[in-house]
Amino acid sequence: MTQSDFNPLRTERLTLRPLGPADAAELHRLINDWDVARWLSRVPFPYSRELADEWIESTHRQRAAGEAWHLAIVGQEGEKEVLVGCVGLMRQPESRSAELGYWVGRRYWGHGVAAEAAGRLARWGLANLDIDRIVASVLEENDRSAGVLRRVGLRESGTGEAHFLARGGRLPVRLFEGGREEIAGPFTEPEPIKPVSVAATATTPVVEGKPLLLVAACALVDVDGRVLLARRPEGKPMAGLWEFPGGKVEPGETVEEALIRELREELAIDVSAACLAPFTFASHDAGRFQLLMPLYLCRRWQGTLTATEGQQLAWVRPNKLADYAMPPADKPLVAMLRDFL
Ligand SMILES: Nc1nc2c([nH]c(=O)n2[C@H]2C[C@H](O)[C@@H](COP(=O)(O)OP(=O)(O)OP(=O)(O)O)O2)c(=O)[nH]1
Repeated sequence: MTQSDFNPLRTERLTLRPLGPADAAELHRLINDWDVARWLSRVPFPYSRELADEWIESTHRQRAAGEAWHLAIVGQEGEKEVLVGCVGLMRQPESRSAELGYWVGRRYWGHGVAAEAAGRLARWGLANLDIDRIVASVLEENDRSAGVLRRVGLRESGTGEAHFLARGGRLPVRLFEGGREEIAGPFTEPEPIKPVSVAATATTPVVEGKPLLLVAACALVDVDGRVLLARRPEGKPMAGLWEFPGGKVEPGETVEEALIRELREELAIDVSAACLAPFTFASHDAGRFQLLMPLYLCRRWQGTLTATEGQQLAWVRPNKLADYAMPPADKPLVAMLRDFL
């Protein structure tokens, strides 16, 4: 398998990309170091050169099977790209979580590389995999790694025991975990939002001192009675949660105009106002603002439905909607749709 089955993730200073056979020699040099291996549970010491080849090979299989994403952390030294360490996420499907692991070669310690790489992969995982939580564990006395996990947004949740190959036995570990909000950022908009004036009326709607955020949303229903959900992409508040297509009503727009615009922008479909049937609405206290979200039903549109922003889409049977993690405001809507459709 080639490296092209995964689009590299970038941070300010680093690239996270699949490991390739050409990384084996450097990976071996960096990890066959007692100061690195002794903190890692699944790494033997000494670490043979053949093991590096086998490990790299296995990372492709695990990724193809949707089990784990082990990536090279690549940095820049002048013009040259250098392997700095590895970072991985291993899915634990039964608990909708993934275990985060990483190591960094000794010569690259002390520059915040681990937190930068681990934070990026954790946020990617929450936005793209079927998980709601990231878990991790560190050897009891590994304060450096505990600090990395805290910087990523995980909190200490208990203690346990794990087998450490390089030490040849079970040792006490500190357990960490974090959810979408702690790791990917608060559910509310990051910046104070401008109050939305509904068609610029004389009074700016403010609910209990909070600005009102007016969002138009639509349940598109196909001929089989399935509803379209779209996944909020990495970088937006609540990344990884599934929602009804739509978006904020801009000043001067009617709710229908906003929805028609959003559906064209996000899904490349044309909908006429006559095909938008008002269904219900959500009114939700989202912390910094009060969300008011009219939800329309639409069964007719023109054009080939396309995820123009690269977002994941899913056609979902009404009785399966509850299997999708959605923003808190959507919960009552899901129940109503299930009863109605
Ligand atoms: N579209 C949509 N938004 C929802 C749903 N449930 C829910 O809480 N929201 C919230 C999330 C956001 O706070 C807000 C929508 O804002 P957004 O950021 O997606 O809107 P937008 O498309 O205008 O995005 P942008 O241009 O500002 O990036 O409404 C839903 O089912 N669909």
